Amino acid sequence: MPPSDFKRVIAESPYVFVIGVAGDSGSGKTTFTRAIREIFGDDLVSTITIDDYHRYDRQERKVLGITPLVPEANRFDLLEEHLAELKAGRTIEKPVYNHDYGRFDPPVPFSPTKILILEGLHPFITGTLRDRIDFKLYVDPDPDVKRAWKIKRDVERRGYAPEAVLREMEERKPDYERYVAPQCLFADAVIRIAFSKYGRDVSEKRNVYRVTLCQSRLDKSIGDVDLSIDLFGLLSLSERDFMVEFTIEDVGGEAMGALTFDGELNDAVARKLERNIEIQTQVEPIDLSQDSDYLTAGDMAQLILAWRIINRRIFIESAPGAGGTGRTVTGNNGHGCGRR
Ligand SMILES: Nc1ncnc2c1ncn2[C@@H]1O[C@H](COP(=O)(O)OP(=O)(O)O)[C@@H](O)[C@H]1O
Ligand SMILES: O=C(COP(=O)(O)O)[C@H](O)[C@H](O)COP(=O)(O)O
Repeated sequence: MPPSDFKRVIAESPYVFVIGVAGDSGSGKTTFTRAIREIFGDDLVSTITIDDYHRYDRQERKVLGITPLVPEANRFDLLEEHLAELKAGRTIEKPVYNHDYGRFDPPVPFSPTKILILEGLHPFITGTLRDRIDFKLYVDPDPDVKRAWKIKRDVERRGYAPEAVLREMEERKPDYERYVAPQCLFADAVIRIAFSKYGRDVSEKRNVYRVTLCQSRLDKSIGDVDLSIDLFGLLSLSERDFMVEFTIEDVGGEAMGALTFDGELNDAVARKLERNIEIQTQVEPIDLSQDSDYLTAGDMAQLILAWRIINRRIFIESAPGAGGTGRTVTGNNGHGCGRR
């Protein structure tokens, strides 16, 4: 397929490509998902949050003394059914969980787009869900980053008191470790996020984090990113600190290739990089640094992930029935996977 036809091919193909994004509450799933939507465009991408498939509302969970992380507190059977319908291109009546009130709103009709993102606490919990997801991503911020993000979001947007958020995080920890974290073993890619090595205030004031993209080395369906750039030339043009590092990371007992970015690239450098990826992917306009003069390490990781996703999508088009490869899990949840 000529790359220039890429967007048209996706739009005209009947294939509904499902991206699963897993991680704890407040780990950045929704934020990442929004960035992917911006890259591909709203006409191609829609999102389902698995929170909508809770079985119990907030009050019922309180009475039962369970957290939403326990599998029984969710309707995965309905989610599996709905995912099959959506992959077949059919409209579903999707339940709606309203975080403002902790209750369910009436279901709404939901029709699939050609790229469907399924994000939440448990997208990889059952074999059926895993089989229906074409690209699996696990978002795994350091505990201190997650704590800061979750407090900010739950206080500002969901009306909780900071102490209540912290208490709840402690209460949910055993269920997170038991039911959510092990799913990172199934991920095609894991994003790890830490405060910047240039200082926590750089993270908090300028949104600059140290972001590591771990990718299965065995995944033959994904080509290498040919950035075709003179990295040294780019970095020497940069006005702020920026670093790139390549290491091998242990993710749940498997060696994964890990690409780490930290810092910021200024506008001119970012434009060159974005243009280069646009030319290769024909996904336009790629403009992640639109609100600022700098492209952060996180933006850079998102661009590369988008490129990986495009590669997987192209692979499916050229080899039908080859979707949903994922990693073959052989071990238990060893160290380095879904950190506490
Ligand atoms: N990449 C990021 N950079 C900076 N802040 C982030 C990022 N991702 C998440 N956050 C912060 O964390 C909060 C929670 O993120 P969110 O995406 O809502 O998490 P989730 O969907 O996993 O519960 C956001 O409101 C935002 O303040
Ligand atoms: O764990 C989560 C998922 O949240 P996220 O969207 O952060 O991944 C929430 O606690 C439940 O959905 C219940 O919501 P509430 O606590 O509002 O009743």
